[in-house]
Amino acid sequence: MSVMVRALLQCIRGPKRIVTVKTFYTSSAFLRPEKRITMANLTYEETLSDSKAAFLAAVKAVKPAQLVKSAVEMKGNVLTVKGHAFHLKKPCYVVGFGKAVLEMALAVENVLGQHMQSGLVSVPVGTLLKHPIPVNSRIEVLEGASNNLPDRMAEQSAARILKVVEDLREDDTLLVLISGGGSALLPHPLPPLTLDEKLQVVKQLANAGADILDLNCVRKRLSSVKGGKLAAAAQPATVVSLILSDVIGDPVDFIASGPTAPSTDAPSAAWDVICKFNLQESLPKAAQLCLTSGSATPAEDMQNKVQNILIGNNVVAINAAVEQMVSLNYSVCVLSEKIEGNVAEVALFYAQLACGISDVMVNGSGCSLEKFGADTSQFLGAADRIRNAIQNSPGKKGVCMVAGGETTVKVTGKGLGGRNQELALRFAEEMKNLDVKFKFVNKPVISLLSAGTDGIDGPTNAAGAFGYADQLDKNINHLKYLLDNDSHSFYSKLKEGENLILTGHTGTNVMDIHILCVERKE
Ligand SMILES: Nc1ncnc2c1ncn2[C@@H]1O[C@H](COP(=O)(O)OP(=O)(O)OP(=O)(O)O)[C@@H](O)[C@H]1O
Ligand SMILES: O=C(O)[C@H](O)CO
Repeated sequence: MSVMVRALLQCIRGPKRIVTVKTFYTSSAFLRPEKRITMANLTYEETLSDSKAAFLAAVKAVKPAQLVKSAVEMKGNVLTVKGHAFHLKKPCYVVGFGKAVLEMALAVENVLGQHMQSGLVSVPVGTLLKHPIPVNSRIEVLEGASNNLPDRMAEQSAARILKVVEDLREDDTLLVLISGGGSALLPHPLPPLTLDEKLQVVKQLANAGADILDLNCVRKRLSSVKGGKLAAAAQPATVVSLILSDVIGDPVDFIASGPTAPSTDAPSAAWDVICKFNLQESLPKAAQLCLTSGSATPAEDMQNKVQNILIGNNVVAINAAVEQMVSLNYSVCVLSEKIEGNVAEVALFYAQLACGISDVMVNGSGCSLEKFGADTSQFLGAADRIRNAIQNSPGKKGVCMVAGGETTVKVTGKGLGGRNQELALRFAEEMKNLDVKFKFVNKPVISLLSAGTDGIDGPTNAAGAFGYADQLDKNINHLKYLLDNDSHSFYSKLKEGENLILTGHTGTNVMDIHILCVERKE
């Protein structure tokens, strides 16, 4: 939409408010900087559309093809990955597992050309439908792990990948493509543990609210390929892993449970996790035995033969979302790329913070951002960044905060949902409570979009949802849905699913993006 048309549209919409054009459409030859126009109030439709555009920009920025292209180079027989050079004696083998590795593999094949011997990747069911591979590709695609849980198909894929890896010799190079979802797509339980028993452990932990570090600490111990054991199986070959991170802080030994990064966990760490969630008695016996004996780390020292190289993470996605919201005329700042913790607490924090921001915007910088209870000190420098954004907000649609990370949900209900949809719904509920408590006059539009960059939130077909207090409709008892962890059913029913974020599998995965918008009331 042109700047002119947009300005005109804003003039027609009501109710109106006056803002100076100065920081607005300075590029328009028709509007003098000092001229004043009337501007319509922000609507939920508009923040939804803006936030969605920012989320899509975030996903686009972490599309694997782009990341691989800028990280990998082939010159003569020298393969360079982010400045690390490898002299290939023979064409290399490529294996991969995770939600993003098909696109990664195709991009690698493009760069390597005849320097690639073969490729074998394990990807989620449905990937090929969305991303058919060229007929002349040497990449073989194996699908499995419906609903992000290890299954027989993924187990067979893991066995095939392990076979390729075990057959390698000293002069071979193995490229391992790793991305989020890799744990479920490379299940190879340590005998005598069976896949079903392993699945029980994973489900019990996830439903108890274990975060990914806890979960993968246990997974490493239950597997014969995770925790560096895949790299050990590849010895004496050279192993180069290209990693797209979906874990806070990018710890390579936890991403997809670190198949090429030897575990640094203490011997008792996995069992300690089980005890923390009080699951000692409910675990299958074989899992108990496995977790209380042996070690997480392969004995072999592989330091000189294995390189784990990060090629992308959620910071790249967050920055793209910020850029998009700036272009849509918000005053934007990054809150944190490390949002974690219980979904209910994060929802409350966002609602309290939004109210604090609105209060400072209306009543001046002397007010406390933390008036409603939000503790911003947990994110280094966040209070200053937010105050800056507020200061720069005159003439903008509002203040927007972009964050990334992953919350955890303790699933006790039987409903259908995911952490992002639940966060949006809980945020709406918390905003409603704060509304009632503090009785805002001239209530601003406040909204939160929360969505997973992989496009799939929990076992649902949505990436996430868009939450705000006014969406809570008297005709739908949202508390009942929350109690049953049924956020997906709630949002599907509400306005025919209008507030769901639907992308399908995106082919990438760098955790979740949160976009919090607070309208500026002049
Ligand atoms: N009904 C539900 N409501 C809310 N959250 C749920 C529900 N069912 C499952 N979850 C949460 O969804 C999480 C799994 O989601 P998902 O499959 O999107 O994982 P992920 O972390 O994105 O995957 P990966 O680890 O592969 O990147 C589980 O940790 C679980 O807590
Ligand atoms: O696969 C996994 O383990 C998670 O996505 C974290 O990387």
